Amino acid sequence: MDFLKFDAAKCTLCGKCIDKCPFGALSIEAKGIAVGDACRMCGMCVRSCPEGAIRFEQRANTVDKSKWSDFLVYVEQERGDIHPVAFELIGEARKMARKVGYKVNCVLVGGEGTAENAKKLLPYGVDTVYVYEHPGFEGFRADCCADAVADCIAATKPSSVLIGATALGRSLAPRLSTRFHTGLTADCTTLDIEPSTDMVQIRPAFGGNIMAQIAIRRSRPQFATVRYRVMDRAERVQNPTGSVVKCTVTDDMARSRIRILSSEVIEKQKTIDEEDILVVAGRGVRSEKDVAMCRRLAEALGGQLAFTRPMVENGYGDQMHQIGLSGRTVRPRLIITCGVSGAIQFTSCMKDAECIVAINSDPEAQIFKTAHYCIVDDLYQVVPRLTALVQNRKED
Ligand SMILES: Cc1cc2nc3c(=O)[nH]c(=O)nc-3n(C[C@H](O)[C@H](O)[C@H](O)COP(=O)(O)OP(=O)(O)OC[C@H]3O[C@@H](n4cnc5c(N)ncnc54)[C@H](O)[C@@H]3O)c2cc1C
Repeated sequence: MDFLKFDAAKCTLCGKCIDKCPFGALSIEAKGIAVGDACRMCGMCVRSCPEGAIRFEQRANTVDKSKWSDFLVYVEQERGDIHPVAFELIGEARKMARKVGYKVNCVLVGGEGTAENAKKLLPYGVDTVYVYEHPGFEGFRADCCADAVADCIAATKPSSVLIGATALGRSLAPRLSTRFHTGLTADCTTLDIEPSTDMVQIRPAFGGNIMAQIAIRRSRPQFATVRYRVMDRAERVQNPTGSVVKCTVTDDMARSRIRILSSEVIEKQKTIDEEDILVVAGRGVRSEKDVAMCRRLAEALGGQLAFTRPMVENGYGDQMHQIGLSGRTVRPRLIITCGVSGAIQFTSCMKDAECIVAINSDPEAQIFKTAHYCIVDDLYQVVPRLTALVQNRKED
């Protein structure tokens, strides 16, 4: 770990940092304090040193970029299966890899069955899948999972690491980027790559007022997290040639400070970004009673009701159900917007839906530029009729 700096002139070799280190990563060597691989950058030593002789090096190191190549996708497992965001990350990595002649590799960390899951990735054009399988990796323990992925990164030196912006990915990615002293761009909505192999990472910033383009120019690897259902899923390839490599798991890697006492699966309702069918109530929907009318259509279709921002601000819905730059990005099979004008902050986060039906009484409404089917009419006429039609079809 060359990010921890010891000032030999100040250090009295009192050993307080060694006592405080929860990972047993520090030792006294001939040249002073030495830091071993077990260091997890927790900062306890920095805080415990009475002489102020230890500090983190704040400046990112400039690396020789030519020594870092290819993409590494972290493949999350959920309840024994591969999380679907992994296939989207692979798809995006393959698009970029083609532009700069890189390979796309994956890493999986988990308990029994992980190597079997790894094989499921090969038909999607992955080159090498690195597997860290050990009973100690059962369940998600951020500390030892980070150790295993860090081991893979140190061994393979990828130029970019892509991680799903799931609850688990959001815990893992910053741990890794801190270890490698490099940049992480969270929640990217678009990724691209320059010939220099710097990734162009685009994400909304300042409450959605700007789309920030972020590049990590000097350090490697470049870490990015990407939300589920934002990117296209990878296509299968005709003749897969990739392979699965089982990696050695050391005791240090599989040792966690987190003990899982019990676990239970909480059945959660689908979030709107996981939903296949959405009906959206915009400001053209005027009251609570009218919102219920739109909800009936959503329920008849077997989907969920979502809202534009003003509707959430007016208390008709919660933020979890808001579509847009300051809400969620959705990509359902069908979306029906009711009384939505089509502002860019809304459409940019739903425009990739497979089928967009817009109901608006204003023929000039912006939403019609995004919609596949445009209904220029009063939503109070259309929505109840549509609901009745769907219900009747179901009964037939
Ligand atoms: C930084 C920033 C972030 C933002 N983030 C978001 C975001 O995440 N999500 C979001 O939605 N917005 C967001 N906005 C706001 C956005 O710019 C729009 O103001 C908002 O999307 C408009 O919502 P709306 O379409 O429901 O309302 P309006 O723009 O008021 O549109 C109402 C529409 O209903 C139609 N209508 C009225 N009556 C009827 C009827 N009887 N039948 C049919 N049609 C009817 C009207 O013709 C009109 O087009 C953001 C803005 C900023 C500045």
